[in-house]
Amino acid sequence: MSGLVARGIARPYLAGVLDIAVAPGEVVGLIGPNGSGKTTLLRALAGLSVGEGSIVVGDKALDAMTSSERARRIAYMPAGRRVDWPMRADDIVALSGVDASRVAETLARVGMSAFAGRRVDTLSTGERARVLLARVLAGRADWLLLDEPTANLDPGHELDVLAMLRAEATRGAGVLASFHNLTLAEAHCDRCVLMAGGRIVADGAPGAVLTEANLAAVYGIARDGAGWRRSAS
Ligand SMILES: Nc1ncnc2c1ncn2[C@@H]1O[C@H](COP(=O)(O)OP(=O)(O)OP(=O)(O)O)[C@@H](O)[C@H]1O
Repeated sequence: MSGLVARGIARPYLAGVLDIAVAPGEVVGLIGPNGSGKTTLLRALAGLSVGEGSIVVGDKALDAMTSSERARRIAYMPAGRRVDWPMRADDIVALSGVDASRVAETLARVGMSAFAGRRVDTLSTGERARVLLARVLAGRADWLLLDEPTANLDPGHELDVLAMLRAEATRGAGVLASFHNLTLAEAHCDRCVLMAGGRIVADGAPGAVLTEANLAAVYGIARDGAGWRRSAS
């Protein structure tokens, strides 16, 4: 399986055309301020929007795949935690098309076994986030496109999710996930792609992307011994 390679991607709310590639076995952090285009890019890569550019997944163009083939090869997790149907947690995970034993195994993986029979509308936001993550992980897709998979989670569960993403990469999946927690992205991603104003402004090793100059220019922040602070304007 070669990479997920997108070239010349143009969509409303992205500026110019974007190129991005994710290799199997890689965890790539998609970072950038609110409104910088992360969700728009993830949706484009998942085939959820139409526009210019080519997206090749392994050896096949995304637009040449049937919807079931896409779903098998690419798992997409939106940032929203809202679930409109009052379904049980295990039924939500089963929507991924896996059997009951895989549902149970994946709920255990995200620490939600005890909640399998609970209606998702009665779960806390972080609990619901873990069920929605289980739904995405259950199918063992080749590519995981995850919009803020650690949002709403406490620090322990944030680390658990990063470990799960690493495990997915170790089994050969390619992972592209957006994050606002730069400390986590830096520590746990092989590569970071930094967006600003609908463009990719840096793509490389975390240390090469999260530079003082990029942090100041894109986020208006700086790092010191106490953590993050607003940089001088
Ligand atoms: N349907 C729409 N109508 C108008 N503007 C839109 C629409 N969809 C997206 N945008 C704009 O496109 C830009 C990129 O949005 P996007 O959701 O991709 O950002 P993001 O980087 O994921 O942000 P966040 O970190 O806040 O989730 C934003 O300025 C947003 O307001």
